[in-house]
Amino acid sequence: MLNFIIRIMTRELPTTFSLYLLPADVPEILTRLKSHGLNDLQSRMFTVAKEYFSLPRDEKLLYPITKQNEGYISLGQEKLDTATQQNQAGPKLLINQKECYNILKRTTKNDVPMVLRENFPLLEELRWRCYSLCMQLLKYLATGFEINENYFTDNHDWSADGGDLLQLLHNPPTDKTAIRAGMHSDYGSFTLVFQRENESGLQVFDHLQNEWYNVEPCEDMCVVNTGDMLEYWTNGFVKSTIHRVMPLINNQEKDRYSIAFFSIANNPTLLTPIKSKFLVKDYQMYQKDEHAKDIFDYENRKSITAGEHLQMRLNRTYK
Ligand SMILES: O=C(O)CCC(=O)C(=O)O
Ligand SMILES: [Fe+2]
Repeated sequence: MLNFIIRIMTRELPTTFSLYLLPADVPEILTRLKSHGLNDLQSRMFTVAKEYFSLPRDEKLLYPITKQNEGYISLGQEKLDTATQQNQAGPKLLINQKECYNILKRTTKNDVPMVLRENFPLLEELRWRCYSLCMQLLKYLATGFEINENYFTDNHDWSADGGDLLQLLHNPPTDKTAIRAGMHSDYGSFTLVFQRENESGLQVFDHLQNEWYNVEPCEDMCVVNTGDMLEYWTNGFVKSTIHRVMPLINNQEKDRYSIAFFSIANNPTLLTPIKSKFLVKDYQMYQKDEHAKDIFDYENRKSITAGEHLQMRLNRTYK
């Protein structure tokens, strides 16, 4: 499915960046963005993130995650893969061995701990540049589907209420039975993920082959995940990328850092399927996706709003 998006998106891409598929033999499942222009910003942000995560736990807990999804998430606090966690988690299985700091678009200098406050201009710039990149991608996507090119971006208005999120992540050293981030899909439209060299562990799931693929960090590139909102908007034609983070043999004893930006539609946006000639009228064709079934009321075809979807996913994550 993704290769369709890439095809239609690359048609319109300017020469300043290009989209790559990897691994080359499974072009359906993964998109990377090259020459995104954020190398310097993201590498400076990693330095700040390392400094932040090395603070004593008590200090980090002074800014705990809020209902609005802002602040510090401690190890194991998130429940990403609820099914596995309930069914397979033995007492020794450590899940979601990651800690995060969430920065919303509304987050101001006064809302964050000192280390982040001192570096707030950097944080603001990265947040804005990531958002702008996602908006560009959404325009290409709309163009590709031959709908109004502003259709998606109008529903991602930076000044309106919505959950856009910059997330700093840290996986501490662990043993090989632990899971660094359980299998999940992201909640929004596009997600950008920045990884550091030699800090692999991210894996994406290929529905067709029923297999996981390692997403090795690539210099000068970030990973682009499609999220649930694109799945709704395209009636399941675009699949929300299923992914996880595992400790790999060569790095389980090492720290791993990553940065993610989640673009998320404005709260009141109705996630009704777009009217594109590329999407069949017959809903049946795309309804069979297990993941979408879980998050969509197919019975009544009642459209959900972006805010409702986000709240539902967050409620499950922090239950
Ligand atoms: O750490 C990563 O590479 C990805 C993390 C992730 O999937 C998430 O936070 O949603
Ligand atoms: Fe994710």
